[in-house]
Amino acid sequence: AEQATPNQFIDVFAKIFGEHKGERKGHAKGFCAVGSFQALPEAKNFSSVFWLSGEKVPVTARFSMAGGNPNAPENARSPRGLGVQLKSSKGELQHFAMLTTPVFGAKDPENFLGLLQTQIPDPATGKADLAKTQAFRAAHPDTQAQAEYLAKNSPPWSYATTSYFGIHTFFIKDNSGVEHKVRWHFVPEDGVKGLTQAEIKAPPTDFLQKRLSDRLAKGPTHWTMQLVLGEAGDTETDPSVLWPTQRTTLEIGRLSITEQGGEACTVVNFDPNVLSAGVRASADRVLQMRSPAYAISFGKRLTNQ
Ligand code: HEM
Repeated sequence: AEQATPNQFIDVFAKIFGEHKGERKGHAKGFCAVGSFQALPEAKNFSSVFWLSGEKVPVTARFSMAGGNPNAPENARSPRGLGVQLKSSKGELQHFAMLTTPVFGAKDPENFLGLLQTQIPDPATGKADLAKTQAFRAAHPDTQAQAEYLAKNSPPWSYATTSYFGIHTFFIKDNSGVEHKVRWHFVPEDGVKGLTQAEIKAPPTDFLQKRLSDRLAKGPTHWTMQLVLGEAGDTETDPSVLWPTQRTTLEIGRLSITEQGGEACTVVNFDPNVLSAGVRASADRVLQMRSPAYAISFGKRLTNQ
């Protein structure tokens, strides 16, 4: 089959969600936040990448709802996103652009595109045909794990009460020059709390920004960054497959969010391939597709298209 192109994603988002000039074509609904990241003292014994040194690094972040709908219902069983940009005093950058699901919706760009194409509304009815999506999932088992996770786990009660997963595999160079195959995720110190069944079924309201601002009025909110160490045979390229749960996991640092709102993230393109020295992307083709797709979306947003 033909390889998917970044423009096909921009087109399919417009067909599913409509044209929204000047908005992100994915994760259209969201807001900025700022804070800091600080590695735990032991982290510098592991690696000398700048954000593991133990220095407090300023963070620009954005919390978001997946999808290109700027008015997405906040009780939807869909992923939430967190984009994080770490910037050292010397200007070195590291991005994390994560979801609240531990796996992605497809193993490769072609299956993700195919899945999205089943969600284009029929011009006659204005509605997507759920049977098409179900048939696609049945024929492409890699598109089932994320859907199952979303069906089993309630959407977050607050952006502060959910984990965020990097999903893709990266490589981090340790102090002896050896690369480690890793996946990272951020676990909330406030604990994981989902919406109740009643909240999921109720008419949608906008509560996510308010709940975070109420929480931050009491002080910063924190996540522990965990690095999962992959072993031989753990997939490096398939973001729809979880690694076995018994993998060695290092607590490596702490993300703090201190303020929400404002415009600090407006100028940021949370391209997940912005990686600091000592960190390398895997050959995951979904990860690789994200840079060109985000660049097109970023350019359109900046030019009000
Ligand atoms: C081929 C697969 C994917 C495509 C085509 C895609 C597409 C997009 C696009 C077009 C945007 C808007 C970018 C911008 O205007 O700044 C976006 C945002 C985002 N995506 Fe993806 N995405 C993909 C996979 C993923 C995956 C695997 C993750 C998480 C692991 C993810 C997490 C996010 C987040 C957190 C944002 C919001 C960034 C922000 O707040 O500015 N995406 N995506």
